[in-house]
Amino acid sequence: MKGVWTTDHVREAENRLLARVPDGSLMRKAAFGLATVALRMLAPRVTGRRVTLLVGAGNNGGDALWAGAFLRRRGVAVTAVLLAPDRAHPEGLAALRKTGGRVITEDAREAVRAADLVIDGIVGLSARGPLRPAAAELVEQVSAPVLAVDLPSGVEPDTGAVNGPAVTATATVTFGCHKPVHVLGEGAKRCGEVHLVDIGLRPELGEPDITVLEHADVGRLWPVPGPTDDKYTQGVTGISAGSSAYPGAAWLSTGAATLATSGMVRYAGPAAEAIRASWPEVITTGSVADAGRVQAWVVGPGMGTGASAKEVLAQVLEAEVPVCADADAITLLAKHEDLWDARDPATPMVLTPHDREFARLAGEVGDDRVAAALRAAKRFGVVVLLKGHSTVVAAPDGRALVNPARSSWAATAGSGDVLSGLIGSLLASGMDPWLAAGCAAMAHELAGELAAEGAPIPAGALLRQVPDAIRVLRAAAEPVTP
Ligand SMILES: NC(=O)C1=CN([C@@H]2O[C@H](COP(=O)(O)OP(=O)(O)OC[C@H]3O[C@@H](n4cnc5c(N)ncnc54)[C@H](O)[C@@H]3O)[C@@H](O)[C@H]2O)[C@@H](O)CC1
Ligand SMILES: [K+]
Repeated sequence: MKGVWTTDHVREAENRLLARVPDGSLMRKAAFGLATVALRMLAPRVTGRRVTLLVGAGNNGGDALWAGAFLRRRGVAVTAVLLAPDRAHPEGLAALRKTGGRVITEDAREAVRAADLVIDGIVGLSARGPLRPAAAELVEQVSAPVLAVDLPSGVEPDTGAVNGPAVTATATVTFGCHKPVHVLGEGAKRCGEVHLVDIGLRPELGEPDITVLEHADVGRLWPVPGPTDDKYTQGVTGISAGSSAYPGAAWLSTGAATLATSGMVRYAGPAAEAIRASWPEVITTGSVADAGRVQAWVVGPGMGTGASAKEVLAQVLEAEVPVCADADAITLLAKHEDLWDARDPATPMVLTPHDREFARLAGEVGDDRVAAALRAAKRFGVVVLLKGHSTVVAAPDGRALVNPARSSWAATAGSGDVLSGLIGSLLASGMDPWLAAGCAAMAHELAGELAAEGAPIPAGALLRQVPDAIRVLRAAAEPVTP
C-alpha cells in the first residue's frame, strides 16, 4: 500500500523535521535526489548537455537551483531562468553561480528551446492556480523532456485539477512522500513517471490521508477457495439488475460476479432466461423475494427508474445484507429519500456513481474529488466509489483510497455493470466494503488493460479478462523466490 498526504500534512511534518536538522540540509537532500533523476534522464551522455531551470519565487525554485549546482559539477551546461529575479532562493542562486551556472532573467525563449532537459521549479506545494502568463509562455516553447520538481507547476497540489496553463512533465520528483497531485485526475497524467526521494520525512508523517492499493495488496486480499471451502462458504452474490430493455447490464454484472470468486451467484429479475443461457452455473429467479438467501446484493444496472424498480430496490435494502447500489439504483436513491429508510444503517453499502449520478445524489463533484466522495460517504453512511480517470473510494469513517488509472480502456458502455458485479462478489465474501470497492476497481481497470492491448474494446471483452486480471494480481502477491 502506498500512502498519500495532503500539502497541509506534508508542511506540518516538514516543519517538525526542519526543527531538528541543520539549516538547508533538507533542501540539499531533495536537490541531490532531483539531480540524480535528471542525470538518469540525460544518460548516457551527460557532459556538455544543456539543462534549463525554470525558477520561481519559492523553495521549489531553490530545489531547482541547488540541483543545477550538482549538475554543473558533473559537467552539465546549466542555465537558470529566473521568473521572479528579486525573490529567487538566495543560497540556491549563490551555489549555482559558484559552480559556473548561467543565470538569465529575460530573453529566455532560446534557452528553453535549446535545452536537452528542462527542470520545472516554477512553483511547488504552496502554489494555487494555473501558470501565470510569463511562465505559461515559456513553458509553451519547451520541446525537450521536462522534469518537474515536486509537481508540474500549474496543477493544483491537493486535487490534481488543471484549470488553465500547466506544465506537462515527463517525470516528477516528489520529496518525502506522495501528494494528491501525483495520484489524482488530470494532475496524475501531467506528472509522468513519479520518483520518490527520501528526505527523512516518513517518521514525521502520521496516517496517510489517501491510500493507493498496489497489485500485490489486491492479490493478497482477493478471496480464493481453501481446502475446507464450498460454494456457500465463499459467499452467495445476488444480482438484481436488467430489464426487458436492458438485459445486457444483467448479463455483464452477473458474469463478473460469477468470474470474480468461486462463491455462488443468484440472479433475480426479468433477464433470467438470457442469464441461464450464458451462465448455467447461476441460479435464476424472476424476483428478489423468491431469490433465497444471499450474502450480498448488487442492485441497479439496467433496472430502470420506475415504480416497479423502486419496489425491487426497497426489497433489496430491506434484506439487511451488504449491497452494491449502482446506476439506476443511485438515481432512485437520489429521487426518493424514503428509500433510505428501508436500509439498516449498520449494513454495509457501496454506491458507485459517475459524476452525473453523484451530482443527483450529493451535488456537483467539483475539483476536489476526494473531499466530495468523503462528504457523501459521511452524509449517507455508505462507501462511495466515485468513478473517473482516477477512481476515488471513500468510507464514512474518513478513509479514502484512490485507484490512479494507467489507461482509459475501461471507459466503455457496460463496463460499470462489470464493476458492480465484482464489488458484489467481494462483499459476499465478507470483505470490508471500502477494500472491496478498491480491489474491484483495480481488477476492473487491469481487465480493461489486458483486453485492450492497444485497441478499443467492448465491456464483454473486459469481462472475459477478469480471470487473467485476478491471476496477475495474485502473482504480484507471491513471494519472489531466488
Ligand atoms: N519545506 C521544506 O523543507 C522543503 C521544501 N521543499 C520545496 O519547497 C517547495 C515549497 O516551497 P514554498 O513554500 O517556498 O513555495 P513554492 O515554491 O511552491 O512557491 C510559492 C511561491 O510562488 C508564488 N505563487 C503562488 N502561486 C503561484 C502561481 N500560480 N504562479 C506563480 N507563482 C505563484 C507565491 O507567491 C510564493 O512566493 C516544495 O514544493 C519543495 O519543492 C523541498 O526543498 C524539500 C524541503
Ligand atoms: K514544479
